[in-house]
This record gives sequence, C-alpha cells and structure tokens, in this order.
Amino acid sequence: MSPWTPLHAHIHTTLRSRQLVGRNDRLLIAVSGGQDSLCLLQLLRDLQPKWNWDLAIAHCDHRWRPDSAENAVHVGRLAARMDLPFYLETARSPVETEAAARSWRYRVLERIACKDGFGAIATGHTASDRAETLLFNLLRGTGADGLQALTWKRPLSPEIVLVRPLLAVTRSQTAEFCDRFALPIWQDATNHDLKYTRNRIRHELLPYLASHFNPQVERHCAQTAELLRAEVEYLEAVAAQWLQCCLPQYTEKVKSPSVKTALNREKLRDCPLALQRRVMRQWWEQWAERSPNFERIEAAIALIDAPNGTCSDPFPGGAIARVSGEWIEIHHPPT
Ligand SMILES: Nc1ncnc2c1ncn2[C@@H]1O[C@H](COP(=O)(O)OP(=O)(O)OP(=O)(O)O)[C@@H](O)[C@H]1O
Repeated sequence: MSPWTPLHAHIHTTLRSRQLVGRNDRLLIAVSGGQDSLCLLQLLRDLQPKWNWDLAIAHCDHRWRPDSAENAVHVGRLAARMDLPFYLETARSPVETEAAARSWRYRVLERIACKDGFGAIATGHTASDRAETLLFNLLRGTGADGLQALTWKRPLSPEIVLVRPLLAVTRSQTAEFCDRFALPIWQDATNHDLKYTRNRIRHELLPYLASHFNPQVERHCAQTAELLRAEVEYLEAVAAQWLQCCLPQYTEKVKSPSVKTALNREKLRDCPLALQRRVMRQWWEQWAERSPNFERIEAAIALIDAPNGTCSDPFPGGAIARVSGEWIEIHHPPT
C-alpha cells in the first residue's frame, strides 16, 4: 500500500460526496496500462480497506498496435502482483477506428461486469480528457451536450454503472502520482501521433493556450464542462416533459396506417427554441432510434410554422415528415 497523499484524500471524498460507489461494492477497473488508469488502480487499491470493495482489473486488447499483446501481458502481471482477478479480452480482428475501439471496449466491459456481478466499472478519465473533449467538440461544432460530454457517473444497464473518479484530477497530477510511486506506465506510442486531432489538442493546442492565454486553461475547460453538465441534465428533463405533452394522447390515435408517429406542433410552438430543438431530437431518437444531425433538427423545426401539407426531404431509410394541421407526422417509406 502506498503512503496516504492529498490525492488519496481527494478521491476518497469524491467517491463519497458524489456517491459514485458504495461500501462492499464489486468494482471492475478498466486499465489500459497508461498513466491515468494506473493512477486510478493504485488509488482504489489503497482505498480498498476503507470501503471493503471486491476489486478486479479488465484490459481490452484492440490489436491495433504491434505491442498490444505485450501491453496486455504487462497489465496482467500488474494484476497478479496486486493479487487482483484479471480479465483480458482480445479483439478477434484489429479494431479500425478510435470510436469503434471505444464502443467495443464498453461492450466488453459491460459483458464482464454483467457475467461476474460487478455493479460498477471505473475508468481513468481525467479533467484533462474532459477539457480535450470540450475543445474537440467545440472545433467540430456542437451544443452544450457535446461540450459537457464526459460525466461522473452513467448507467450502462439497470445493474451496471460507469464511474469516473478522476474527473477533477489533471493529467499532470496523475503523472506526478505515477512518478512518485514508480508505477510501471505502459507508454502508448499512438498517444504522440499528431495525425489524431485529439493528440494535437493535447500536445499542441492546450500547451499553446496555457502559455499564451491562461495557464489554468485545462482546469477551466473542465469546470465549464461540469457547469454545462448540470444545465444539460436539467434541460433534457424539461424537454422530456414537453415531449410527453406534444405526443398524441390516447384519444388522438394516429389515423393513417402510413403514419409512424406524430408530434403536436401547436403545443411545441409555445416552447422556447432551445427546448424545441431538444424535444425534436428526443422525439427523433425515439422513432428513428438514432440521433439526427443539426441540419435535420433545423429542417424539422421549420415545420412548426410551415403551411399545411409541407413535406420534408426523405430521411435515410425513406421516411418523410409531413405537416397535417396541428401535427407533424412521420410517414413510413412507401412500400
Ligand atoms: N485497452 C483498454 N483496456 C481497458 N480499459 C481501457 C483501455 N483503454 C482505455 N481504457 C479505459 O478508458 C480510460 C480512458 O481511455 P483513454 O483512451 O482516454 O486513455 P489512455 O490514454 O489509453 O490510458 P490512460 O487513461 O490509462 O492513461 C482509461 O483511463 C481506462 O480506464
């Protein structure tokens, strides 16, 4: 066990005040071998006697680097040294993109947690990741939702929650911690590859902003994300209530079999624009089972005041939106 540090105290308090995990929980720690997840692993290992957790380590080998198998062995050895159960999952074929890797990883972690009864999965995301995500999404164009991106706690299923205890800790703090306790970091060469936008944000943009504008830029961006998180949560909840009001009630059955669903535009007109966009997005996610992009939302919003009979261009899959009196209807593609 490492000596107690201010970072131990900070994480201990964070876990408690944010109710990220409970006493006696079974906790699966996602460890890449990088500095952040090693720091998280050591901290949780040190706090374990206070919380009486059952800890285990999971590593996912995406097979996209020549040294990925060695990386996995490295994490496995670490688990053995700490006397913790170790789960390793190796991708059948190399995972192509960062996004595909992430979604495969979460599926794997959830499967392991579900199979062996882990109620929480912990990842080593930091305030620096939060700041980078905010800038990354800002540069691509986004609303508040994209800027607040990473959250402290997110349910993956009714039984499993994803937690990020290091979300207020910067990468320089995790580096310092690893250095102090000589933790064996696995150096991922792709973290320095500047062909990835995220790496350029980490290694070029943030240092530039820190030296030319504000040395605290990383922390401040992370705080902005934290503020926006609460606002987005609130707006999403209010939008969900509006959506319920605007959906057909049981007395207003959708009449034609070609109509998949409908939204009451008269009611939606009373709602502020910021909420109209959210209501529209939530509605869309319900019937299309995917998120619409900005242009589609704007086109759908325009239907609120469009003349009766106005139709949208067909959406992917062939469905169209059509104005019918007080309703915006989604029509199935013609068969
Ligand atoms: N291959 C992996 N296996 C298990 N967990 C992973 C893996 N890659 C990432 N994670 C988890 O997701 C978190 C964030 O991932 P990200 O890719 O931003 O981190 P990283 O740079 O690979 O490593 P680290 O955050 O540990 O320094 C990690 O801290 C870790 O908890």
